[in-house]
Amino acid sequence: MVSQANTLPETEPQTPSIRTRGLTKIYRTGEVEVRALNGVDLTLYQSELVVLLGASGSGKSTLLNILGGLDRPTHGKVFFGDAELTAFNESALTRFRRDNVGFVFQFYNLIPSLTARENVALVTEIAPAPMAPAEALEMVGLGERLDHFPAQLSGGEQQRVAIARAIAKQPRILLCDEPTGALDSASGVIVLEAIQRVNQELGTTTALITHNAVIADMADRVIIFADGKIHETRVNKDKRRVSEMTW
Ligand SMILES: Nc1ncnc2c1ncn2[C@@H]1O[C@H](COP(=O)(O)OP(=O)(O)OP(=O)(O)O)[C@@H](O)[C@H]1O
Repeated sequence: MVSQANTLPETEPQTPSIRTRGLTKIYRTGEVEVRALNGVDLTLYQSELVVLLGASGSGKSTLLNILGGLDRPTHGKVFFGDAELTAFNESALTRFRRDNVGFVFQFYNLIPSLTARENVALVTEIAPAPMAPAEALEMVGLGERLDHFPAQLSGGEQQRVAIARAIAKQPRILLCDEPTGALDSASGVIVLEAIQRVNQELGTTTALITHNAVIADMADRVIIFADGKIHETRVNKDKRRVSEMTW
């Protein structure tokens, strides 16, 4: 029997991967209180690629950090499948992160004294079902650069090593916080192509924060944040290949 998921258009993925209910994060610094998230209800579906847009300070990074188990909300709940992440103790949350989440940040955080392959291997050595480091690097177009050190790679290539490192453990969720923020547009396109390829070939649920509205065209859904809330959600009927984009 053909599963329901296979009969649905790519733009309407249906099985929830991770979801939040009433997510609120309040930072208190002395007398000052900042409501970084203010009651966010969001579901990311399996295999979809979501782009998060919104003004600086609207809560995007705070949300991503909570989804990835790097931070905890002040109020509200996060569910990963049937498991309530917000009820996990520290060691369960660490295990969730280690086994299920890949992170890519604006800065690559590679270890300078290790080659591309060795940087990726640091993660695959502790993952339950990793792909080979060379395979992950091949997937981001760096099959010929396995033994290069970070200093011998361009910024875009270093970011692709960081993506290979994030996906080599075959995470269920890939969280990218401004992955092209430090790159020129040509390198940015190549990095985003790598993320799009991983999303399509591995079916990794992907959330990507950017300030560049052009990039939103690669998403299945675009979620726009304002003042710690979801201001607007848009389904992209005609999502574009990154290779067709320029900015
Ligand atoms: N550790 C912290 N302590 C205090 N306030 C914080 C902290 N982290 C974030 N904030 C505040 O929470 C709000 C949301 O920040 P967040 O980084 O999530 O926004 P953002 O949309 O990702 O912004 P940007 O696009 O500039 O990265 C901001 O007002 C920020 O100053």
